[in-house]
Amino acid sequence: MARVLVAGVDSSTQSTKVVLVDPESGELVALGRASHTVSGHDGARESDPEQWWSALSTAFHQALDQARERTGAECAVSAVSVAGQQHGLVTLDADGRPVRPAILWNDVRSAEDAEKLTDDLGGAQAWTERTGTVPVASITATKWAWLRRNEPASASATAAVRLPHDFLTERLCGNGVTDRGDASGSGWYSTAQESYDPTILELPRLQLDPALLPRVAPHDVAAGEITREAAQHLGIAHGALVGAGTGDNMAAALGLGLESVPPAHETAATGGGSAHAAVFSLGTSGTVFTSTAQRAQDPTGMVAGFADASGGWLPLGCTLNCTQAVDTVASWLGRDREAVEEGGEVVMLPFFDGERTPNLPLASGLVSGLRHATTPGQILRAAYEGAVHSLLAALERIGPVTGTEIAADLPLLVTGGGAQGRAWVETIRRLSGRPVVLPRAGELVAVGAAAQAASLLSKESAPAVARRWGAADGPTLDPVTRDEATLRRLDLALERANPMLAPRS
Ligand SMILES: Nc1ncnc2c1ncn2[C@@H]1O[C@H](COP(=O)(O)OP(=O)(O)O)[C@@H](O)[C@H]1O
Ligand SMILES: O=C(CO)[C@@H](O)[C@H](O)COP(=O)(O)O
Repeated sequence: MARVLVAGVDSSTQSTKVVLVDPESGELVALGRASHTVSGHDGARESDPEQWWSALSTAFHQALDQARERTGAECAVSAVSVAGQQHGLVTLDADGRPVRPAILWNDVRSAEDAEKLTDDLGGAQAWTERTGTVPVASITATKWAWLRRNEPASASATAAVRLPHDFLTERLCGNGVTDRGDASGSGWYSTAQESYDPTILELPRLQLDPALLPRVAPHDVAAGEITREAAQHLGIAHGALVGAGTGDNMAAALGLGLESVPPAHETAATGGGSAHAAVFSLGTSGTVFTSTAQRAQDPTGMVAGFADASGGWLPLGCTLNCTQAVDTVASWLGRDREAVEEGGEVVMLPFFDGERTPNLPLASGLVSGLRHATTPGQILRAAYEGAVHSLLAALERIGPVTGTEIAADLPLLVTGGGAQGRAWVETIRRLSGRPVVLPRAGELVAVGAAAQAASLLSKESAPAVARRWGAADGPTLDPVTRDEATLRRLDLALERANPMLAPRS
């Protein structure tokens, strides 16, 4: 008899990962992976969505082969959900083919459009009241404004606008469906009203017909069933359920079992309750987030007031420069990424791709504190410190903008490719002074998507499925004394460098 499995997909910036999971035990039976390419320079970052579709097939076949080999049985995939990199602008023609490459979350060419859009609605506060977010250059709406201004022919040829995860979901089941989590990063979804915002869509800079957007489906029902053609593409039988999917950070929250339920004794009078844990995700982007009962509204734009994929809220800070920035510095220095050294007073603001947190889209990197005695290992360590410093600043802000208590001993769950690196983990421990948990399950985004798929079969909530699977379990590293001197140096460097990093020319 065939073994019943569920599939979770993480279509992220650098690669597609597919996990096949036993829906009962949570055993990770197989993992497939296929890389993507990102092209562009001078602020541009683009990928061909067709590449994601073929990577999905490659990774799926790899996982199925592995599952057959490991279990010695045929495997029947009964449900699949797709999580994807957030915010990317996918423009499709009437046949569902990309009009042009997708403009990714870390493409900063729309920085000027972002500023103008902010003003169009009366400022940052007006945006956060409606959407929970300030339209910084990562937000999809700014990319659509950029496209209309720079490539009007592409904009006119567009018959459907999608995010990366819902582009793939539609290829799987034929239905144009998204979810509130990923929609909340588009800039045109009102988290206050839980629907697309007509006032925003009608802004002269956007003029986007809502008929071009996917339907926002409830998170706990299927988007459809896999079509014959898609089933063939993946190598599975047709008829499997397809979940609504979500953004990659929302899926990681599902995989970690985070849910926005305020403890019974906490009421509106005490605000949004207390966070139980915060997540540090270390990939192309660095993200920090937690689950809260209150929607975040941060007019500084440092914390995005996203919705999550289980009915609550996911306040999130995101940097553009994380693992790749550190790897770049390591390769410049000709060192292994773990070869960091103590000592010295080097400060690095590794804003090589511009930056989103702080919002300096046109900035470049900056190093100070160099001496004759400075060693390459100290410079490398400064790259890690600069990347972690921005995420910690965002974490500090989550409390005030959500009315949620972020306790001094709040544990940090560290995930993403960087979580495998000792230097990353030790830098987070030293600069945060908090306990750090290293969930044993790798690929938490894909696992979260698999939990969403499994929840369609068992009718539990997806976080409840993931908790039953124990996906967040792993060793806890005790807190160490916070390295206040380094934090002060970084604060000061950022404050002094700001006027140099912010201007346009
Ligand atoms: N053993 C390791 N130690 C430190 N970093 C690692 C290790 N393995 C992978 N990485 C980092 O993980 C990153 C990829 O992480 P991932 O979460 O898959 O990224 P994304 O989701 O953006 O595609 C790479 O940029 C690489 O620097
Ligand atoms: O823009 C954000 C979050 O707002 C990024 O976190 C993207 O969702 C890309 O994620 P990775 O590919 O780096 O995992």
